[in-house]
Amino acid sequence: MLIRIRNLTKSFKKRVIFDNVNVDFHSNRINYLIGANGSGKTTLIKCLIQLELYKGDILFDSKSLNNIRDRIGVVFDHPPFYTKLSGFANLKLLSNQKKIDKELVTKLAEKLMIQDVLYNKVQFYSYGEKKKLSLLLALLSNPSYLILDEISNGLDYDSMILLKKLLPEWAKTKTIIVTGHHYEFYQSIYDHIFIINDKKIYETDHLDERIKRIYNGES
Ligand SMILES: Nc1ncnc2c1ncn2[C@@H]1O[C@H](COP(=O)(O)OP(=O)(O)OP(=O)(O)O)[C@@H](O)[C@H]1O
Repeated sequence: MLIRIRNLTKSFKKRVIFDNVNVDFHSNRINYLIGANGSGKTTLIKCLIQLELYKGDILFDSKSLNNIRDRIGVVFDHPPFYTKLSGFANLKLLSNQKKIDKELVTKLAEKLMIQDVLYNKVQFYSYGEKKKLSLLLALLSNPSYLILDEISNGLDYDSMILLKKLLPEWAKTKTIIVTGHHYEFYQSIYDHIFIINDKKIYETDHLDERIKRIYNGES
C-alpha cells in the first residue's frame, strides 16, 4: 500500500508550492511529514485526494485515486460538518458506507472518548471533539490509507496518550501519513520522517540540526 508521488508540481497562481517532487510514503508505516508553516503539508494532502489540481502522478499501490477512493480516510485540521446536525447524523450522511454500523460507531466513539456527545449537535462540539468525530468517520470504513493533518492539535493529554497507542496499532494494517508541529508527540511513534523544504519533499532518517531549523520554521 505504497503511496508513490512522481513529478508532482503544484502552484497557486505564480506561487510554486511543489516543484517536481518525487517521493514514496511507506506501506503499513507511520509516515510523519513536517515542514514550516505554509510549506505545503495540507496542500499535499489535498493533492493526494484530488481536492487540488496538480501536475504529475500520485499512485496508491500502483492505482489511481479513483480506484481506491473508498479505502482512504482523511482528517483535516478543521473538519467540515453539518453543524445543525448531531455527530451521529453527520456520520450517517458523510460516511462512504452504504449502511452505518451502529455498534461499530458506539465502539469507536467509546474508544475515542466522545460517546457522551455523539448525539449532540456538532455546533456545540469543542475543537478536539470535532477532530475525534472526524477520526471516527475516517475509521468507519476501515481504510487502508489513513491521512491525518495536525491530528494532535487540540487533543487533551489522555487523548494524546491514546493516539500514541492507537497509531502504531493501526499502522500494522494501514499506510498512515501524519502531519503536525508537535515533534515530541510523534518522535516515539513515527517510522519514517519526511520534510518539506524549498518546494521539495525529502525523506530523512533522523532530525539533524538542519532539519530542526527547518522544522522550527527558521529556514
Ligand atoms: N487555495 C489557495 N490559494 C492560494 N494559496 C493557497 C491556497 N491554499 C493554500 N495556499 C498557500 O499555499 C501555501 C501552503 O499552504 P498549506 O496550507 O499547504 O501549508 P501547511 O504546510 O499546511 O501550513 P501550516 O503548518 O501553517 O498548517 C501557503 O502559503 C498558503 O497560503
